[in-house]
Amino acid sequence: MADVRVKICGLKTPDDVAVAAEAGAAYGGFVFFPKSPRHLEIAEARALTQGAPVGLAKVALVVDADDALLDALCAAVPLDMLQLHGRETPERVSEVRARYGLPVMKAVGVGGTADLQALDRYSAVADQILVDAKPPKGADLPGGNGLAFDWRLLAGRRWTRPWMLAGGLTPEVVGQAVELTGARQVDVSSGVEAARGVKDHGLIRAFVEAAQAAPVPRL
Ligand SMILES: O=C(O)c1ccccc1NCC(=O)[C@H](O)[C@H](O)COP(=O)(O)O
Repeated sequence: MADVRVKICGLKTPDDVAVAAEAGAAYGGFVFFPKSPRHLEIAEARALTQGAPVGLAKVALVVDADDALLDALCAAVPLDMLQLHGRETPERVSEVRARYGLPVMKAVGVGGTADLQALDRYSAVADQILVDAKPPKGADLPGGNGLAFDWRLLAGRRWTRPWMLAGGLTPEVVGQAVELTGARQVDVSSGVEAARGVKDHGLIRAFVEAAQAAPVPRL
């Protein structure tokens, strides 16, 4: 059975990138959102991604970005995927895919059954969907809050596109999350940090190991 694929989000230093790749992560996430403690300037991201091993897919995370930001980002940074983590409409997702020629992953916040329809809507237009916890009201960040949602909400749900589970995952719980949801891809940020915005390399290794050891059920 294939390993669960892991995305480590919010990489900020060359060592973060090297450790994520060595540990076996499939994706590295780079955050472009000034309010985030994980925010990178484009020049910083360029340097980090240029030195990244080829096996690590480089994902730029943006929130309601306009074309000017995306133009600058895509021109300067060698990217493999764009992650849209704001209130982008399905039409905007399609527009971004067409304009930049990169796969687009759309993040959808789940807090209850009412949010599940959005997953179906976005899976029709995005290359992947990121099934994340809905941020609490008034939160500064639309993601990366270290909060989980009730994974049982995903029971029996299937989408035509690849999807990734996120929200409050840690080395301790990722195995259970995979077992319950059947996720073949998982994403983590806070759960592998020593402090907000500071990655812990031991936790990155432990997370990838735990995720890859998790038995993915045939659902
Ligand atoms: O991580 C951030 O700072 C961030 C800022 C703005 C929008 C999204 C953000 N993170 C999104 C991610 O992909 C996180 O990895 C995902 O939400 C899981 O985060 P966590 O619950 O902290 O593991």
